[in-house]
Amino acid sequence: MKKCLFSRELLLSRDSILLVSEMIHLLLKMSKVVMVGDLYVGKTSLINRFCKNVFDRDYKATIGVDFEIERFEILGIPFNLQIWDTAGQEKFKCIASTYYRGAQVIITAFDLSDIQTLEHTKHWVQDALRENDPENCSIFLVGTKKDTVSEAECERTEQDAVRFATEFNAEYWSVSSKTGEHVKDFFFRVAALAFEQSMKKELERNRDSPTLIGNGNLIQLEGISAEKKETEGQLNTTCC
Ligand SMILES: Nc1nc2c(ncn2[C@@H]2O[C@H](COP(=O)(O)OP(=O)(O)OP(=O)(O)O)[C@@H](O)[C@H]2O)c(=O)[nH]1
Ligand SMILES: [Mg+2]
Repeated sequence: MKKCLFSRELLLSRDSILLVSEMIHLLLKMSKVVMVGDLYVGKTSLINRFCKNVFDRDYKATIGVDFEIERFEILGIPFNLQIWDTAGQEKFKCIASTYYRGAQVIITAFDLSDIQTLEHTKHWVQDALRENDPENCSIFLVGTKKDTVSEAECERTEQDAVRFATEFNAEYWSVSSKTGEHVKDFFFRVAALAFEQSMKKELERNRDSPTLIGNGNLIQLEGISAEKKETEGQLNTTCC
């Protein structure tokens, strides 16, 4: 009978877990997304709204890290996002930061009704980039709890947010996990960008090894680029 062993039973080191995780990502066409930001800004709520379509008014602090895997189909190709939810509380930061490595996407969240949390995003991005190659990471800045601010307040804060986003080369979004506003569109955009990035990487890897042509991978990829030209930037992203 097949037996599944988990890291706890194997007593694997953190480095081995991360290495195995990176290998799984390559095999399953999976990108790692890490969500960072101050405590209480709504990171867990955003992930739960997208992955489970639920919203909880009660605050339950994330302890360390947690993750969800979300499956997508982009241009007919299965693609997965492994979304890591990290704790914003200072006392858990040390544990959470050990899971930053290997991220293709960094999402830094702030509360639209609390300008200080926007100012802290810079440090969160710096910390996350320290563990990754900035060249290979897409960054998103997300203003949360859009339902709690007036349109005028939102616009004012967004002017600062866009300035921050430009500074660390991020794409800016505002969302509400309570109402669901922009949540799906935001994660579909994350998936589309991560997909594009991973396809580019795969093409680069295969370019230098022509013997790989015919293993299925490259043939599939050539199909994608042809289709992509037709859709002209409109990635047909569907979530399963
Ligand atoms: N009104 C409103 N409340 C929200 C929204 N998103 C989150 N909240 C509330 O804000 C509080 C904090 O949300 P969490 O998602 O737990 O925050 P977090 O960033 O994961 O916090 P840590 O795990 O401690 O880092 C909870 O009480 C949520 O219900 C939103 O879009 N609108
Ligand atoms: Mg949380």
